[in-house]
Amino acid sequence: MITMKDIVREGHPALTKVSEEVELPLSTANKDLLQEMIQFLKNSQNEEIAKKYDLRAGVGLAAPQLGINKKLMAIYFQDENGKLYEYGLANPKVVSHSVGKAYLSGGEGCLSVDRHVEGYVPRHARITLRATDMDNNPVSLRLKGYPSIVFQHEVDHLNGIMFYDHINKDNPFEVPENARPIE
Ligand SMILES: Cc1nc(NNC(=O)[C@H](CC2CCCC2)CN(O)CO)c(F)c(N2CCN3CCOC[C@@H]3C2)n1
Ligand code: NI
Repeated sequence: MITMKDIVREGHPALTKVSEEVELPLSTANKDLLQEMIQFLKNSQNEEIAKKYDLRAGVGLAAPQLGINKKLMAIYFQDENGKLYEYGLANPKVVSHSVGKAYLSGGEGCLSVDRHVEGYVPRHARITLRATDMDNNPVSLRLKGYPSIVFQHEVDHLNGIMFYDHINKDNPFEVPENARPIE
């Protein structure tokens, strides 16, 4: 099972590399890896298991955070309406996005960053993301609000981008032009 010792921390070269696309159809190894990544997220959100294995809670995880520079990412959370987002995705790509921006009002963190970095992380408010799922089916997701932010954080990891790269150095809490806060 994946635990925190498997997650590389800032300074590790895997986090700032552009990862490679994976061959399709997904190999058994890559399918198993996506499954393990989803299981880590489920474990991290289970109070007992998280306590037992000292897991930090996560709603998304990208393969580079395991030192694996492949375009693989896992998502697991429920949105405010209780809709479940459970995905293991290969070669995700933001194919279109809104002009408008959005940001989490509480800022962002990262399982690969062992420090608090304050400030708003401006992202596209709405995106259309294309990828291949664990069953080798093409997926096209239109995302907004909290889900849109989570997916963008993970896709960034596959391109070697950390959340703090988006924070305004001079004024971390500057609200970007036509951006909306997401609670
Ligand atoms: C927002 C949030 N970020 C948590 N952690 N950070 C992460 O997931 C990092 C990725 C997120 C950081 C900002 C956007 C994406 C991991 N990253 O580094 C991967 O690249 C949470 F854990 C969390 N939630 C809310 C839902 N809750 C359900 C019940 O269980 C606890 C869980 C806590 N919300
Ligand atoms: Ni992260």
